[in-house]
Amino acid sequence: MSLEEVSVNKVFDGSLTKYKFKVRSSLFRCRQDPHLHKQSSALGGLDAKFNLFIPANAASGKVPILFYLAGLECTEDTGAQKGAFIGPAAKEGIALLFPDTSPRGAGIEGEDDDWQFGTGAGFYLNATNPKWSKHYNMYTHVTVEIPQAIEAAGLPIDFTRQSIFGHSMGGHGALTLYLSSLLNGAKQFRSVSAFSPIANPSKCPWGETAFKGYLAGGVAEGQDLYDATELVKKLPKTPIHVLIDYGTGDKFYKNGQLLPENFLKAARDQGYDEVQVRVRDQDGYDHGYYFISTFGADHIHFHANFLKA
Ligand SMILES: N[C@@H](CCC(=O)N[C@@H](CSC=O)C(=O)NCC(=O)O)C(=O)O
Repeated sequence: MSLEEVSVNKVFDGSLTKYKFKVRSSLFRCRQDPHLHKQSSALGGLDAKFNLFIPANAASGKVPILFYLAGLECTEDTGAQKGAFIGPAAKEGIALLFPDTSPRGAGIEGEDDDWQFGTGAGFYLNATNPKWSKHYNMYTHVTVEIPQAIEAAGLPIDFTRQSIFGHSMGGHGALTLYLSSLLNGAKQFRSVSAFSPIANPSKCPWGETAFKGYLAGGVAEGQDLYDATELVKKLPKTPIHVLIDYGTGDKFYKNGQLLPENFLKAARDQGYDEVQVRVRDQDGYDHGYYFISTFGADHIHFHANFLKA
């Protein structure tokens, strides 16, 4: 793969660069094994975009990186433009990575019919339903492909210091990528935080739709592999660092799409206290970016504790 610069903007003394992630066809031709073929391109050969903020202090040495995963209908621009994360990250000397939320232009029938599924709704999983599995592998795209591309490009990022946060579907992504990387021993991320996450997707309409569509094993497979509330129950008492904020005025919370209380109960039952798992109900806030930007700096500072330790 290779990176092409699409745009560069100076911001808070650092730079926000939009990259196009391009998959080279030679990678496909030299791989005969279908499994390896899939691994060499999680999005089935489609190009993808992401934004990367690099703070000014990267001029004097590699900096830690915080991934931000956005929600349904969003793109790589949403968090960068509306989250108010960049100023606090610049002050802390932390890079920010903003991936897209799904593959674009896979050409799968029905892909663009519903804002809650398909384009803009990749759910940060690896699809196993053959209809979607060639292209819809955002889990591997975010955890492996983008970091490899950034490293290969020689950008000043220290990948021994990574953390992750996200919103709604992206909050689900952040929690599940963090927890599954603890469970599989990779320990890719030092800390996780989420705004209004879909915290128990196998028990809510958004998650059920995604799991039934993308996964050959349906909701049961999703519950096993991609449900934060189920994953936290499997942790072998390993130390964790989790912060969650949600708004009590959030219509999706009220409609039962988020279920943060289920995650909190599972974490407490597993023995995690308020220091390791903090879930805050923020009075009167809704689901949108006015809420997120109000608490954005808090989340950056939370991650800085671990990224700069
Ligand atoms: N069109 C939808 C609303 C879509 C929406 O609210 N998307 C959220 C994420 S929801 C969970 O993942 C979002 O972040 N939107 C971007 C924004 O700028 O607010 C509807 O009809 O309700």
